[in-house]
Amino acid sequence: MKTTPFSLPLSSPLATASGTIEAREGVLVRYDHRGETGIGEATPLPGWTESLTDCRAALDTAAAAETQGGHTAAMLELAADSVPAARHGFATALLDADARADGVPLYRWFDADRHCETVPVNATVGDSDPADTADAVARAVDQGFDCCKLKVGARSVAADVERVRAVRDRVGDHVRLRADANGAWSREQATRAFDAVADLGVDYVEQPLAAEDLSGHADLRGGPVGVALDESLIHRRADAVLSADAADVLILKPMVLGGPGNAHTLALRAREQGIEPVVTTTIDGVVARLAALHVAAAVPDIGPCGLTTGDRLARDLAPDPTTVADGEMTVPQRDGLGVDPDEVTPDA
Ligand SMILES: O=C(O)CCC(=O)c1ccccc1C(=O)O
Ligand SMILES: [Mg+2]
Repeated sequence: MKTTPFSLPLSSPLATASGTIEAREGVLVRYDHRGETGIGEATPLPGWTESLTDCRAALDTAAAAETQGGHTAAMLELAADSVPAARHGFATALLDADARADGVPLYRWFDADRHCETVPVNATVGDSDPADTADAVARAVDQGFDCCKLKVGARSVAADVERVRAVRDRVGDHVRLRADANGAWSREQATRAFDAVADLGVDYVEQPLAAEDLSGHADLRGGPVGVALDESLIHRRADAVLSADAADVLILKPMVLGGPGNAHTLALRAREQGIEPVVTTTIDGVVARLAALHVAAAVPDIGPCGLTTGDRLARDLAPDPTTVADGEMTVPQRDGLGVDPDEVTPDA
């Protein structure tokens, strides 16, 4: 296992209720397995995953274990609840090599019967005043997006409702809207917000309440605005979330869940319970974005996913093989993730 640190500044930072994301630092993982070189990415986001220090330490421990006991020993050092980003890095490299060895794109390694050319995607719009928010959504619609996610919760409920109304007034009824409060609201604020946007066509709000408040989220369900849980899945709380009847939608971030395989499994479990999975990233480099894209591509009839954050990065780990048009992202059909190991340049 070879690990290389990297740092990716964002050219357009994302303002959210829990702070602005300005840069992403992580570790690129290379692993030779079954005659192929697999690539993985560990990009921790403190608050969501372990710290960068803990991520690097876990990968060092896993690399040492690997020299003795191979990939099984390495995986045993990488617990999804404590070092999910490190586990994601190694697990992705292993999956990339496996899919290459089997001669299939990664999504078909998850489901050999599937063929998927594109995955629907949403545009992601950060916090800003009503006019700028409406401008950003209008630009996305001009680019062909028909689903847009707005960050909310960084200002008062009344101010956020004004933003949503400004967007709806600007782009008309045909654009699907979602909001993401990143856990910023009290129960009282969330109830007010849900009532106020009920006639503005908001499909769902991500994480209106704190991560732990599953019963509060359950109580918010049942109206025209759905409840999506994201932060509630941190630290492997999927079982609690699924049994609490607290969500219409689950937001699945492979980096937070300990790898693409865990995210895929949880997507299928959610579906079985009538909960819609949506795959997104923590604003990652191209390797992890591709891993998330393949997870989404492996799930039949998946709705728009939050995968179009690549253009926020000032530089990337490798050329991005995907294109986005008419709200759909192309899925690479090459073996594995679709990134050429020779073209990966972490440029730390
Ligand atoms: O889902 C999207 O559209 C983009 C990803 C996103 O919003 C995000 C990015 C980094 C960290 C947290 C989140 C989030 O969904 O809360
Ligand atoms: Mg979210």
